[in-house]
Amino acid sequence: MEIRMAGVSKIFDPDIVALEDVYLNVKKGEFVYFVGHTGSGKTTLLRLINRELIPTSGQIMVGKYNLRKLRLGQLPYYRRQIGVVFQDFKLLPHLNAAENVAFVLEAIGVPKRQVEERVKAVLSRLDLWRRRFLYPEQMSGGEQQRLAIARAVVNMPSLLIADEPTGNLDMETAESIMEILFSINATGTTVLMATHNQYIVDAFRARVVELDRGRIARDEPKGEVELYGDL
Ligand SMILES: Nc1ncnc2c1ncn2[C@@H]1O[C@H](COP(=O)(O)OP(=O)(O)OP(=O)(O)O)[C@@H](O)[C@H]1O
Repeated sequence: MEIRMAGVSKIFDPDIVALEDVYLNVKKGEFVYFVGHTGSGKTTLLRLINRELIPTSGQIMVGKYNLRKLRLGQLPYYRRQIGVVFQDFKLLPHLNAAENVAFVLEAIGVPKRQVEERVKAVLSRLDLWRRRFLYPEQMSGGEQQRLAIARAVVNMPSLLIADEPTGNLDMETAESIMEILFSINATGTTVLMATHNQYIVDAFRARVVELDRGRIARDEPKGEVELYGDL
């Protein structure tokens, strides 16, 4: 989905300026990294696009949706087009791997037979089919992250939002996660990813938007930008 942000600011009570006057256009099918110091506004920007937050001022268009005007009743339809992956996975601990993915489809009324087919397809693609009966706590960090991605993409979203998806993973596992994200992007899904990982940004080239105290400090199509923070 195409994203257009114009003059977007987000101020948290009482006066924490998380984003200030952000103008950003992302084309359908782009892969964009969001980088910058801790507290620079990366997560806030992603949460605004996911419509978890409403901007204090400015406009956000995602596809045909004007997020400021989106009615509560439209929110589930909007969210169905978005997959979200978090650093801490947010998997459901009492459900096994297959059930964690199936849950998403059942919640939107996909028929049982189709649920089974789609769960099998996505778990196979992410090399988790043999682990389908495991519960999250029985899985390694990399497996849990792959499961979180499986859950985010099973509904074939047009937009994938990933906040530090390689955060707690070793380098090899992080690379395999990046390969998965780029292969999803290659199918036409727009991917927005917040990261501190300089190595990943250098190794997997894409557009890099750098935030600095809530403002866009740099926007580099080829991704040549110095990062900060932990590796
Ligand atoms: N719900 C909230 N209430 C108050 N302040 C908030 C809230 N969410 C974020 N902030 C503040 O907004 C600023 C930007 O935070 P944000 O989480 O977007 O940064 P970030 O770039 O994602 O940081 P990190 O790299 O550490 O995840 C910070 O000063 C933060 O304290």
